[in-house]
Amino acid sequence: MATNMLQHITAGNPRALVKPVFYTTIANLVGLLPFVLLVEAIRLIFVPFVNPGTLIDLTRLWWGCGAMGVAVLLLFVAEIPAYRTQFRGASSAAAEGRSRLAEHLRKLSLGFLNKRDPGDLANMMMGDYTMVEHGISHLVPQMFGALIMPVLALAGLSFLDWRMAAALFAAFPIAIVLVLLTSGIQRKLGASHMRAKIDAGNRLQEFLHGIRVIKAYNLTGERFVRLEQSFKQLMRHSIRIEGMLGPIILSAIAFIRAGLTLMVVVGVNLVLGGSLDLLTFVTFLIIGTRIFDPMTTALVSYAEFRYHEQAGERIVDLLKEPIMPGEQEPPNNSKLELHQVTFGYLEKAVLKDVSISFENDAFTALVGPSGSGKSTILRLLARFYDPNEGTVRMGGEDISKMDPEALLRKVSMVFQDVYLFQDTIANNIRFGNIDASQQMIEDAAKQACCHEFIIKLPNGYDTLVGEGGSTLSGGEKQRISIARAMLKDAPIVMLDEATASLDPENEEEIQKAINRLIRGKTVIAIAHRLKTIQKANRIIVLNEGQIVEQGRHGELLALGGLYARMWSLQQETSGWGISSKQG
Ligand SMILES: Nc1ncnc2c1ncn2[C@@H]1O[C@H](COP(=O)(O)OP(=O)(O)OP(=O)(O)O)[C@@H](O)[C@H]1O
Repeated sequence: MATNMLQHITAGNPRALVKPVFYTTIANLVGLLPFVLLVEAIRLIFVPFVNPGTLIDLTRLWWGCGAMGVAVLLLFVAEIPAYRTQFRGASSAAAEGRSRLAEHLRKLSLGFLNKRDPGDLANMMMGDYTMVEHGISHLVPQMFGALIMPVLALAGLSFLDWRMAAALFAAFPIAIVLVLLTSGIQRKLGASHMRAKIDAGNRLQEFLHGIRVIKAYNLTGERFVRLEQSFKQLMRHSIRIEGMLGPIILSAIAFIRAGLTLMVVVGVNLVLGGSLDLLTFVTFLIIGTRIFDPMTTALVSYAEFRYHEQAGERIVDLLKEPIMPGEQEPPNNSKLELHQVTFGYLEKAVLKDVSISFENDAFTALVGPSGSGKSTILRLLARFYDPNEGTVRMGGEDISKMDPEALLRKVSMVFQDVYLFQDTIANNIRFGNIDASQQMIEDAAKQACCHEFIIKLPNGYDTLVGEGGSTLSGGEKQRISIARAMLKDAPIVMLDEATASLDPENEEEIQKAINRLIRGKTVIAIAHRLKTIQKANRIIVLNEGQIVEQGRHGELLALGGLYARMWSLQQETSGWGISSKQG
């Protein structure tokens, strides 16, 4: 159980505790020296009062004072590595842990990630790791350190007088049992507090992401109320957790104090009865009052520890989530196939027993009504998901046995919804090939028809792009993503409605860029506007997750089926426009 607790509080990296705990323990042991010397000094001063006629041993007292000075210096020296390892160790463990978690998230299937709230994951990455950091830097070393003094004091004092030692520590086990017994309540409260925190984080993220829609539709009141409610809920949980834990900790502290009182009562009785000398009684009084603080610290740290442990446990659980399996390198032949594939994101099947083979170096287009499963096919081919039934194959081999990252190296994707990172334009293009030189980046940009607009920007290729590419137009972002794909130069290109929703000028530029990108590649393209795929080698028509027609443009028109209907509908609507003339 203790191993589990240490695993959790460190988010699966208990080795991060070794140095902080070791050096803090050393510092705490050195910290006992001035205290021991103080006890000795007081005993020396009290000798004439206990044994009338004897003098204070001044030489010993002066030596003691000198030793105390040295001990204070030693303590300072011992605290330096303790301090350094606590903070450095915790910060680097959190930084490494965050990277490890990010790497793990990247390797998880999209199916798993879709089920998790992005706010929950963001909170885990930042908030939970901050708690883990605090656990490593403060809570665990503090708890260990704080326990040293009472444990050593118990051993030393029992040697001096076991009756007094028993009285002093009698209530300590009760305090510990109280804290341990209530740890179940602490866990429950901690979990609901955590949920409220995640919910507030999600609401805040939703509010910030949707701020344009909120302004445009004047939803300020309604959305703000949701946000406000989640903050209030969090406040209620915070008050509840403090309200419940406070009395428990205070009661535990009261028990420790009671031990001190009991010791005084027992001591007075023993002194009056003549079975305890005054010097020993004074020693107990000094030590008794000094160990009260560390014992309290250890208890408070433990209660806090239990709360922070839950944050680490959430991370450990997520790290246990299995990543997409597969280690095989993809074959040289990159011909893709869906073989009797059935797939659904949830229970309902989105693709039903679909078989398609995508010929090498051919242009295959996927068309069909909205929701017919076109994008799902691309996601399965890129192995964002594995099918429920059937296989997806590359070069005749099952891709579920292949390393997902190696597989993706063979694929360039251009989506309609382009995401650019908050970085320079050059670096955004460089994602296609991180080793690319500036010249290669510019060549790719020229090919993708975006060099001209980039050099007109204030800092050219070094211009920073806002998060998600918010400082660029849709067409500009699209061309940058094509330059990225160009630089990657993968044998398979997947296009998802790359030219939809663009103005004619942008569309022409992008079409030009795409034509260069797909030259000599295996292309799989989704298109809503059928005129862009008239020259495709094969057009697959999907409806409700099944292939209903396939062939070349002319063949499909001749069939007079779904494709022909979609075509004539688009021919009719292509002349539509918004007119300002009234009936
Ligand atoms: N992540 C998801 N979770 C659950 N259902 C999903 C998810 N993505 C898509 N779907 C559902 O799967 C079905 C097929 O979606 P898909 O995106 O493949 O269709 P599409 O043909 O590409 O549609 P469109 O042309 O509108 O983009 C739809 O009913 C959609 O609601």
